[in-house]
Amino acid sequence: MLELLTPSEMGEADRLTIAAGTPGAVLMDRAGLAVADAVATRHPLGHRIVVVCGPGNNGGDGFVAARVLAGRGYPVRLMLVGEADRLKGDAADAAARWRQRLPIEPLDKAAVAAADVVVDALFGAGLARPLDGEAAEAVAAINAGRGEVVAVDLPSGINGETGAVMGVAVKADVTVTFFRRKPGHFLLPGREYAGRVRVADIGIQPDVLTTIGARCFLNAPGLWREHWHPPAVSGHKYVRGHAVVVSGPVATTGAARLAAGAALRIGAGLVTVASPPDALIVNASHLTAVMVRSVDGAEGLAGLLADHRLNAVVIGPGLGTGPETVARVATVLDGPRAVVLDADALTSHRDDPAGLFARIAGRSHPVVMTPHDGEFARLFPDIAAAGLPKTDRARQAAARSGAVVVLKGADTVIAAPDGRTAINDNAPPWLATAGSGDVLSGIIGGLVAEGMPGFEAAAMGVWAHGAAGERAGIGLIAEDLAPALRDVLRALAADAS
Ligand SMILES: NC(=O)C1=CN([C@@H]2O[C@H](COP(=O)(O)OP(=O)(O)OC[C@H]3O[C@@H](n4cnc5c(N)ncnc54)[C@H](O)[C@@H]3O)[C@@H](O)[C@H]2O)[C@@H](O)CC1
Ligand SMILES: [K+]
Repeated sequence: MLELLTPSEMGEADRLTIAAGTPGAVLMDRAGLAVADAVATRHPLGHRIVVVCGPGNNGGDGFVAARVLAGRGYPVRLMLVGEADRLKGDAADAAARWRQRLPIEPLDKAAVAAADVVVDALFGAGLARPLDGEAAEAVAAINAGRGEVVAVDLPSGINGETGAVMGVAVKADVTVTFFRRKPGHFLLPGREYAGRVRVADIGIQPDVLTTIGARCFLNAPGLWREHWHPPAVSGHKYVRGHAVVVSGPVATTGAARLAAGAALRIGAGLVTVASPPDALIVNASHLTAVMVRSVDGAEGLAGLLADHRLNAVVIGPGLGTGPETVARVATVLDGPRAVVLDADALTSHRDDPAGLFARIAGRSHPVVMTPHDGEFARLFPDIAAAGLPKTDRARQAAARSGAVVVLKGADTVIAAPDGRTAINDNAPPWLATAGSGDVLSGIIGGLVAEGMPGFEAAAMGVWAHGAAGERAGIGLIAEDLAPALRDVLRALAADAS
């Protein structure tokens, strides 16, 4: 159930299902029934319900929900934004059935304000342009009310593909969507408008997903857990890989140590910090289980990495920008190892992103890059400026660079060069703290050292980072994350066994 379908993919699911013999009216009846059930489980008989319908099939779902709820004895009023005689198809039929018993009313703001529940059935997948006029007024009335808001499919005004607010949008407490959730439920700001998202089965068969080629997912353990193996009794630290984190100069060594500690904690067998000679004493005096080696420049790094048991490298945090960093990245990418590129390793290629991508092309070991928006814009200025949904930005960058791209933020998107994309939703706000990104790159570095494929390692890393942040709680500093990973791993291991 982790697939996320864009409105056009959902339309395709709808068409395939209808072509296979289920009439659209049946799908609409099931959708409306699911909405009615969601209302009824939350509200006792007697609660006043207002259903606000729009001109399309989202409104059609609203007509069905209103009829079911009225049939169960709730006091229901239905208001239509638009003209009843312009309703079409299944929505027109649903409206006709409602009208046999109860009236279709125009928007009554006072009634919306006083309702115990407002069902928002204005717009869903068919939202085509920013809301204005009466539709925008209806949204404002719904948001001003004191009752609970249950949105049908999407909060009206939220773009189901991008999560963008199209003019104005309904703030829902609960959103009932159908068959599969949508990217707009998780991409910001959509996530903040959707409330709790419930998925209703309306009889669409999962095999349509293959035909559609669904490739966007919610980031959750089901997406990568089978690729993650907790330490086995017969295991040995050497089979869990050896990660190297490249340290910056004396004053900025902390970032590498944060990454190294996280790599070890997530389960890499061994972790070494490759330290400039003059920073050795600083690094050594702060590290215990993580090893330290004195490594001078790109050449020294090449010497260290000649030992191919060192199978993963994290490079970038605290490293400094410039030609020396470019040279070290080239060294790291030239050999049989997984690589995580972060921070200064990315920024140092702002003048020649194509040179970086050429080094990544054709590698058989994974490369993961973890840019925030600023770093992303330096490497992919045209993609950043094109006004694309976040999922498409990450996906295009992955295809161009050949790397798994982790486009960070409160709604981090992970994309693989083959087009698979995951949206993460478990990061608490306090995770945005100094050094948090260094920890993330270390976690991913540890997971690729353990042998996980790049996309799964990146997705699990982002999820585990968020889960650790949630467990550590408000007041978190980056140092708290690695300890909090223990609980996260324990829960995952228990779940996997
Ligand atoms: N795809 C599926 O499998 C199913 C879809 N169903 C429902 O159908 C919905 C999609 O229905 P539609 O495609 O009819 O789309 P909507 O009902 O979301 O909206 C389309 C209508 O709104 C108008 N419109 C779009 N943007 C507007 C704006 N900014 N201002 C004013 N009017 C605007 C359009 O001209 C059209 O009349 C889904 O969200 C869902 O609720 C369900 O009935 C069950 C099955
Ligand atoms: K809606």
